[in-house]
Amino acid sequence: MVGQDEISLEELKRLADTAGVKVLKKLMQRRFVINPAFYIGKGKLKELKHLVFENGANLVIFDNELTPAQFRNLENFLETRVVDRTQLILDIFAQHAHTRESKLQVELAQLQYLLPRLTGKGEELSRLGGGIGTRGPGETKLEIDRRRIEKRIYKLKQELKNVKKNRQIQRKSRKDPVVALVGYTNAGKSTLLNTLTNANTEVADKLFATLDSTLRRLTLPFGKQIIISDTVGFIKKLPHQLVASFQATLEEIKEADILLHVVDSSEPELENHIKVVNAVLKELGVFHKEKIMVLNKIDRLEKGQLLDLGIKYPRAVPVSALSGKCIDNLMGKICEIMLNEMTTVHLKIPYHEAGWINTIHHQGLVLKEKYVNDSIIIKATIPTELANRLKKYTY
Ligand SMILES: Nc1nc2c(ncn2[C@@H]2O[C@H](COP(=O)(O)OP(=O)(O)OP(=O)(O)O)[C@@H](O)[C@H]2O)c(=O)[nH]1
Ligand SMILES: [Mg+2]
Repeated sequence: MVGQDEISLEELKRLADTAGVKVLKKLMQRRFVINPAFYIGKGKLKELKHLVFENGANLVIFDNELTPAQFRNLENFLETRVVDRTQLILDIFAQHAHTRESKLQVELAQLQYLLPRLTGKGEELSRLGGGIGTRGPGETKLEIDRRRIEKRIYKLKQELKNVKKNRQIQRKSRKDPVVALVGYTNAGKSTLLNTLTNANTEVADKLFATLDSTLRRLTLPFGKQIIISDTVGFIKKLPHQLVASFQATLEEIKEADILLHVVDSSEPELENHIKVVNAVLKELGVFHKEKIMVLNKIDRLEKGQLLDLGIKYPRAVPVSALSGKCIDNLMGKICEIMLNEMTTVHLKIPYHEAGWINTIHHQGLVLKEKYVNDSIIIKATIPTELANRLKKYTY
């Protein structure tokens, strides 16, 4: 049986591939006690040095976080650059950050990773020269001393606060319900968005292809408009600086009415991936939201595997975002939830209260509308909460 460490190391390899690093060799050590100076034991260290030399490697990536002293000692001994998993993920984020917002968020995450690791003289920053684990967000050069970093962090937080405020304003003017796609990186969220809405968001067989949230409108079969949002994926051992820095992006998830939890059903690690996603949703305080689990990539499964998954996750909706198979079932499930929270009403609204008509059009589905002498008579399916507020106009 493959252990969790091997799986984690395999994922690290995928992260390295995504970052454009060619992996030459993998090495693993099981130790109960961490060597404070080098993380790994002396014998393993010699083996590693030999591997580096033999293969002409110029980078060593550790799957765990390292202390500044461990970095220094390892680099001196191995005579090559050393980065850890968090730095690698931050590097991929820096490569994939295209908008101003995600660039700000990545820079904030990088600086927050760095700050507690400064040893005082700023020598750790000599590591920031470009290349894996050290890539700046592109827009601004990373600053050189602690005070300047602290100032920059403050400024980035201010700028992100403005971004967040703007988003909130935009969100308020958006009346349609929002369905947010969430899930492990590479589960197929962007593919599903494209299939549901005929959009062309970037899809790639690499980790963290999507960093920014994308919003697309979708008209449900019964006429109601909703918004689907696609955003950054999650991963095991997600550096918590990243979750904290990506608050503005993750707001979309917090504000959503329904979450579509997209799972790669062909992934042997699917159970663990589901656990990781649920843990992040809890951290974001959105676990309680209405959720639909989408078992994606069923085109890759044998019939028996699909049946087993159906037994394990009876409420989940199996689909293939790529081929479009069973997408109608998913659409049906979304409609069902939307309609459950809606009520059909027959109202008579006086002209001087006509503002409500706009709200009804925005939030509901108008079935009949008639203008009479002093009022508007309207029959519509609207959110139950709105129906309660309009009770006094019942016709
Ligand atoms: N076979 C198969 N492949 C799929 C399906 N859905 C997505 N993929 C592939 O899975 C890979 C990842 O898809 P994306 O849509 O980019 O995944 P994502 O969840 O948005 O990933 P990140 O943005 O990186 O978090 C791509 O190579 C897709 O073509 C599916 O239903 N079947
Ligand atoms: Mg994506």
